[in-house]
Amino acid sequence: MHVVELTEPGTFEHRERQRPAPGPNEVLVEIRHVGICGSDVHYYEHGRIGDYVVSDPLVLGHESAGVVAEVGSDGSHLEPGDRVALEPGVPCGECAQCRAGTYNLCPDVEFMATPPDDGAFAEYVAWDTDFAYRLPDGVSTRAGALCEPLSVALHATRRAAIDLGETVLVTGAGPIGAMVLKAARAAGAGDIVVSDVVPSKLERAREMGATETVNVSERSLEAAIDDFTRGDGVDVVVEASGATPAIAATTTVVRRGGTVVCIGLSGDNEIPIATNELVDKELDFRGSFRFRNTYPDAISLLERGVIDVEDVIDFEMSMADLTAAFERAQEPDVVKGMVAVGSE
Ligand SMILES: NC(=O)c1ccc[n+]([C@@H]2O[C@H](COP(=O)([O-])OP(=O)(O)OC[C@H]3O[C@@H](n4cnc5c(N)ncnc54)[C@H](O)[C@@H]3O)[C@@H](O)[C@H]2O)c1
Ligand SMILES: C[C@@H](O)[C@H](N)C(=O)O
Repeated sequence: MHVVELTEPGTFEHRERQRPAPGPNEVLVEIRHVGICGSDVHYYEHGRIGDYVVSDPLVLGHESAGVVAEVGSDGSHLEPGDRVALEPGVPCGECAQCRAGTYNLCPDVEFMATPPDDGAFAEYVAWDTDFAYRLPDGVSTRAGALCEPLSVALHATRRAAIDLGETVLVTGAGPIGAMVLKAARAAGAGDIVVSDVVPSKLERAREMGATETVNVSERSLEAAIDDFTRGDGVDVVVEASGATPAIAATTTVVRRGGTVVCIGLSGDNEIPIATNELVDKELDFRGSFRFRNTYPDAISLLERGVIDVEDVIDFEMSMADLTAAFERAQEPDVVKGMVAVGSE
């Protein structure tokens, strides 16, 4: 089968590999669509993310969907021909976190496209049947692939426990911020303010349902939120930029008794946070890491048309043009690039 390997930073090589046979509890999936995530681009550019270093050729891509080609010997809830979205992290199932149900925190998770585990820029992937979810007729594999970033947003929205009518600030209008905006809207948020530094992304956020946008390269976030909420602060902040100033501002722009959920990962591991504000305002300040038990809900939201992900996608290119797709994905206006591995 055909795969694309990242062999060194900035270099993809198209190679042939043995088509995998599904293990007893696996399905073999013919991949159709894979979204390009910021972490794929980071590995492509730098060959590492923190301690995760690409030392052997690595297949990138963890936002994937395709068609079941074969079922392993133990059988499956799926049949050949079923279209599926693949949840990219398969946890060990045995550790304390897995037993507690917080399987997104499993220290031994195998996560696609994270060294040493290969991802989905490949014709076929053999994957645990429990982490392959059937897509209904109305949901394409192109949309199904985006169950992954949508899942990041659904998990963060749950961590934020957004209540009906609450005012939410989403910092960052990249793919994760856009998905959070959609998830917060679906969760019944009232006003949703989105901040970014790229005007076209803020325009897109308005088209996707943001009530107000703030270009923080022109105006301070603190002043804008102060004006918008008449000094009260927002009920909930979901930080989805990873930008140090945005993270540092979260405790100031949230109201007393409000909630901050951080998704974004900063290049600075340590950021000054006004800890007295945490206490004095009695804030809930929480992290949100990947997702758990979100795929069925993501698929249901797509099927019922509650959330549309098509408007997040800027372009679709074929896997034959993966280098060009990764170069284009880095343009500042681009929110999401999609790669077609086969045709639906
Ligand atoms: N916690 C998790 O499980 C998880 C999962 C996926 C991504 N992430 C992280 O979430 C963040 C967002 O992911 P993404 O793929 O959307 O990234 P992205 O880089 O595509 O988007 C970030 C956006 O933030 C904007 N931005 C830059 N400075 C800003 C500022 N000061 N205020 C507001 N916006 C600003 C950028 O212009 C960009 O549009 C990244 O840090 C990523 O590493 C975390
Ligand atoms: C969750 C996923 O999208 C993220 N890029 C990660 O590797 O954790």
